[in-house]
This record gives sequence, C-alpha cells and structure tokens, in this order.
Amino acid sequence: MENNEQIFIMNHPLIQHKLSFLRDKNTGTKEFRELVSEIATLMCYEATRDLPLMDVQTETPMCTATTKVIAGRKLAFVPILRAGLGMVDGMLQLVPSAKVGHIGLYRDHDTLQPVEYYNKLPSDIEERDVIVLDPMLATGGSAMDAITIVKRSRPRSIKFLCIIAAPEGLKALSEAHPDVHIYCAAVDEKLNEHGYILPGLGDAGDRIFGTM
Ligand SMILES: O=P(O)(O)OC[C@H]1O[C@H](OP(=O)(O)OP(=O)(O)O)[C@H](O)[C@@H]1O
Ligand SMILES: O=c1cc[nH]c(=O)[nH]1
Ligand SMILES: [Mg+2]
Repeated sequence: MENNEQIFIMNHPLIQHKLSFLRDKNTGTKEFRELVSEIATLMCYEATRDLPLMDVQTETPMCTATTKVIAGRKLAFVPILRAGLGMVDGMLQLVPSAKVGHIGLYRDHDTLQPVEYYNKLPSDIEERDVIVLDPMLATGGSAMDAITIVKRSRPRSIKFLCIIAAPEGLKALSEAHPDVHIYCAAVDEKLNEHGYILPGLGDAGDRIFGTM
C-alpha cells in the first residue's frame, strides 16, 4: 500500500524502530504504554504538518522580526476507548491546549461489529479540527462508526490516526469517509479469522491496560 492523497504511511525510522518493540510479545505493559505514547507524539508531529501559519511581529533582543505562529486553528483529539486513550498523552505533549473528546466503542467478539457505549465531545467542536485516535484499524468498523458520530457535530475537519492498519480496514474506511485523511505507521498483511491484524501486535487495549 502506497501513500496517496488520502492515506499517509509514516515510515520515519524512529517510528518504525519503536513499532518493532511494540509488536514484540515480550514487551510488558509499562513499556508498551510508553511506546504507544511516544509513537503518538511522533505521529502528531507529522499529522499537524499542514496547520496554517500566520505572521506576527516579535521583539527579539536584537530587533523586531516577522515570525510565524499557528493561525488560530483549534484542535480536538478524540480517542476511541479504550485503546485510543493510550495515544492521548503523547498527542498532548505537542498540542497541550487541544480539547479531548471520548467515544466508547467495543467490538462484539462474535459479529466484530462496533458497539457504542460512551460519547462526549467538546461543545465547541464546530470550531475545531478533529484527530480521531485508535492504535488499531482492523475491519475498520470502529473507526467508521466513530467518524460518523464525530461528523454529526460538524467539526471543521477530521483526520484519523492509527498505528497499525490492516489493508481491509484502510479500504473500508477510505471508501466510507473519502474526506478523512488517514495516518498510520504500518499497513500489515491481513486480518485473521477473528478479525485480528497479522502480524499486528495482539489486542492493543489489553496490552495498554494489562487486562489480558
Ligand atoms: O477496525 P475494527 O475491526 O473495528 O477493530 C479495531 C478496534 O478494536 C479494538 O478495540 P476493542 O474492541 O478491542 O476495544 P478496547 O479498545 O476496549 O479493547 C481497537 O482498539 C479498535 O477500536
Ligand atoms: O489486531 C487487532 C484487531 C483489533 N483490535 C486490536 O486491538 N488488535
Ligand atoms: Mg481490545
């Protein structure tokens, strides 16, 4: 799978290096959590590359200079519970003023269909650019539903940021929401018969929260 106008694969060496440790079955909960957060920070750096800038006048100790600041665009991060929560702190490292909404979804084990159990978004979301967060894009059902829910509140724009994507999920999500830019660190081989990504990293929520 190649980068195109909608899908951005972040193959930065630091991200790829950390991803190897994330995949390792011997990586424990504490380290796994730290790695998810660090990868989120690196991905946030890339995913905010298109934020518009504006000129301001700044007094340096030497003279007045024309410098740049972000042009008043406000961000909101929306993790899909639970696993998306693991990415929030890493994102806030770079954008501490962002608001955070939450969408609770779990995948039914038998049908693989997402089931909604929580939804709280910032009240001023109409003024914000939203980045929906989830480490895993498998069938794409959870991301598609979460984005549909966010769209009802009419944010300025929506991006989706995941760490590992399956080709099946990327296809489904990009077709369902062609206006949403998708960022991921890896596109894996396929899904297994239980909807888990191969080679993947197992169940991201369980590994972040130590519930396996
Ligand atoms: O693309 P999909 O096929 O929908 O699968 C991906 C979803 O599955 C995982 O969540 P899970 O249902 O395990 O919930 P959890 O985060 O609470 O563990 C993952 O964090 C995604 O939200
Ligand atoms: O491989 C997968 C698929 C869905 N959810 C996960 O946490 N891992
Ligand atoms: Mg899970």
